[in-house]
Amino acid sequence: MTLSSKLSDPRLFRQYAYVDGKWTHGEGGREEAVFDPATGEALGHIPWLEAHQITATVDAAEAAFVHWRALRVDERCERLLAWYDLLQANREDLATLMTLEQGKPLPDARGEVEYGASFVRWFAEEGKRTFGETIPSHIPNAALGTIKEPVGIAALITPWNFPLAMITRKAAAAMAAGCTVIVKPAGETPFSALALAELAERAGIPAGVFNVVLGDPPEVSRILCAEDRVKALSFTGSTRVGRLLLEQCANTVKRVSLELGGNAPFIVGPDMDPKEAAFAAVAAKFQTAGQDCLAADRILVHESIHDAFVEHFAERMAALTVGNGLEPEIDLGPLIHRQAVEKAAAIVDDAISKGATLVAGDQSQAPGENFFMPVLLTDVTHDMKIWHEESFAPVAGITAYADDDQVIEMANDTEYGLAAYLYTHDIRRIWKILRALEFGMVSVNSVKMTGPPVPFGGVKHSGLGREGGVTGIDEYLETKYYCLGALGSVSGS
Ligand SMILES: NC(=O)c1ccc[n+]([C@@H]2O[C@H](COP(=O)([O-])OP(=O)(O)OC[C@H]3O[C@@H](n4cnc5c(N)ncnc54)[C@H](O)[C@@H]3O)[C@@H](O)[C@H]2O)c1
Ligand SMILES: N[C@@H](CC=O)C(=O)O
Repeated sequence: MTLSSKLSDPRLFRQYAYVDGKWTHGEGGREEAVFDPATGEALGHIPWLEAHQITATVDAAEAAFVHWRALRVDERCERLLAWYDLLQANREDLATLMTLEQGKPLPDARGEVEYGASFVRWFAEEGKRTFGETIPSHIPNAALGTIKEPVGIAALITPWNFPLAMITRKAAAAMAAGCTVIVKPAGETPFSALALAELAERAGIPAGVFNVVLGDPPEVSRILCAEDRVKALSFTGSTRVGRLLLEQCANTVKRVSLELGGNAPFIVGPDMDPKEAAFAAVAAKFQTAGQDCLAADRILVHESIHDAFVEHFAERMAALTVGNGLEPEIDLGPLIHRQAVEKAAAIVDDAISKGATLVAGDQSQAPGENFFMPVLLTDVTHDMKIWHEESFAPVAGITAYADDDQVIEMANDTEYGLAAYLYTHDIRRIWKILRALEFGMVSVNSVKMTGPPVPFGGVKHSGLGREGGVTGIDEYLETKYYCLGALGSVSGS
């Protein structure tokens, strides 16, 4: 059965790049297959564009910028709202596409479509509130103020783990600000991005405003970073690639936003009910099979409740189902590819060889070669890979701690600083630990922390800038200061 036959609207499945409002093949004839990670079957093919085609995309985005920025802001925002409506109306097909190419269970994919769409609505509204300021003048007979203007063309490079929402969180903000965008999705998950392009066109977003380019990742990124006409780069992905792109943007002094890796601590205070905290930790660890920048990677439990916590965690983890995300009642789909499985196995082996205890996790039960059964390790320590590396896999590591000062030190003992979880009801402990944590986001007694109103982002090597919230649009706006002199009548008024 072909992929398009699984969709109620087969035109959402596109195997071309989308440039200047046209479905575009690669002029060099290079193509790459895209695989279903659950079955290993090829879902389709995508073209790799040639270098001059990437440059032609910049030409198109440059031409479209002139008209898009000149539209009245409410006209731009109406089109974004039409895009939002289409995302909602096509939720089921978008979710099916996502599960097929990414592997996440269908209910999670539906959740991501909702989540991704919510950013489009949010920025359609925020676009109308890009206010400048009036500045009381210190210059005689002058009026001073600021105007917000779009930066220009924005290049958006995105990962495979959230193939739709990581695009809309950037693209909607940029487009609401008046920018045109060039999206380079991950090669593993291009079809969600191309479906977004199809729906953008139907929503009346003009040619050249939303473009999707496909190709060799280092080559495409190098061209976009070196292009002086591209004024902003927003990247979500690994810290390794983020560093590379930051360097590549130096020559053209671009605006750079980076949403990079995480290595979230999950801290459990001594006052917590161990069962409640363990169930929350399982939810925070295993979403998207652990392939989430917010995944609880280091679970730090007060020594007084450690053993009970481990017991409840293991019990809850044992109930998780692993399988093809298109089947009902599946909690964990496959990992994205075989290398991810190998990396997960290496992290587990490393931990065990250095003294961690394997409580549960039998890989002989894996239902296919890209699947990894959930693993629980205890006695995890600082010298193990699992402590320092983002595992991006369903591997949970638990460690006991003695007091608040020790757990703060342990939690901050990482180059990453994206998100942290804290479970305790002691308000003094909450305030002390919350303030001491070196992370961009701290969630207290809640697994869910994200959404459109939230300034999402990290500190340290987890990134630069914030997405979403009231400041997310600022990544795509310049502040122009003006001084209107020789007015005669305004001084002192
Ligand atoms: N902070 C956040 O908001 C957030 C959200 C989602 C994912 N992530 C992070 O993303 C990572 C997982 O995603 P991934 O494996 O797709 O990341 P990745 O860095 O390998 O790839 C991200 C994007 O960069 C491209 N790319 C890969 N190698 C490149 C190179 N050498 N030069 C230029 N571009 C290149 C890829 O094709 C993809 O489009 C994890 O580290 C995760 O934490 C962060
Ligand atoms: N879950 C994150 C994406 C990280 O991988 C989000 O909500 O943005």
